[in-house]
Amino acid sequence: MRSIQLGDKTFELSITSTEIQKAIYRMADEMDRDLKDKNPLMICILNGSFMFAADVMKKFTTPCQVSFVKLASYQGTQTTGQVKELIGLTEDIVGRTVVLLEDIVDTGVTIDNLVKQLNGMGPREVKVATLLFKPDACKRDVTLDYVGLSIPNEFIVGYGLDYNGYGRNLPDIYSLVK
Ligand SMILES: O=P(O)(O)OC[C@H]1O[C@H](OP(=O)(O)OP(=O)(O)O)[C@H](O)[C@@H]1O
Ligand SMILES: Nc1nc2[nH]cnc2c(=O)[nH]1
Repeated sequence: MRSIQLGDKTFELSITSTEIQKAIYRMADEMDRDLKDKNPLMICILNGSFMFAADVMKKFTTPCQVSFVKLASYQGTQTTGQVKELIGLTEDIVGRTVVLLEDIVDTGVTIDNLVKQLNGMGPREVKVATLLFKPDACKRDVTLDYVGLSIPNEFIVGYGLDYNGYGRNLPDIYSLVK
């Protein structure tokens, strides 16, 4: 499908599932190399990263624990700029290597706040793995340890990313036609 309609918006194919899986293989290799013997706690940031987390975890061979937290800041296609509290973290992260699994770093506000919240809980280190990164949109000085693909500053859907809740189940990624 070259183009799709979600509600009032049209989106065109931007990144194929083959390209996504290739990037994920590379990220899992890099993470295996760095995290061996670190007993990492992998934290999937819901909702958007459910597909990325599932795919990257299937390729990651290092013994680890996987947990899920929630934190949402977007409505429609514009950021609200408001970052909500982290909910759902039940593990004690003191002294642990924590790896955040994000679908996208856009303005960087979400990940910057999350890293700060987690660093306040006494971990050994907090690393960030994001499938997608918009360098031209990022307003925060965040360290991204593993990046799948750098993309232009366009609103995208698919592979976990939504427009008003729709599009998350698409295996490919589509960008908004203006
Ligand atoms: O870098 P930023 O500009 O802060 O944007 C990135 C955040 O936006 C998306 O989440 P969203 O708030 O849309 O919630 P969702 O994961 O439930 O879709 C995405 O999953 C990131 O967490
Ligand atoms: N669906 C979607 N959510 C986002 N959250 C931050 N950036 C984006 C984006 O481009 N698309």
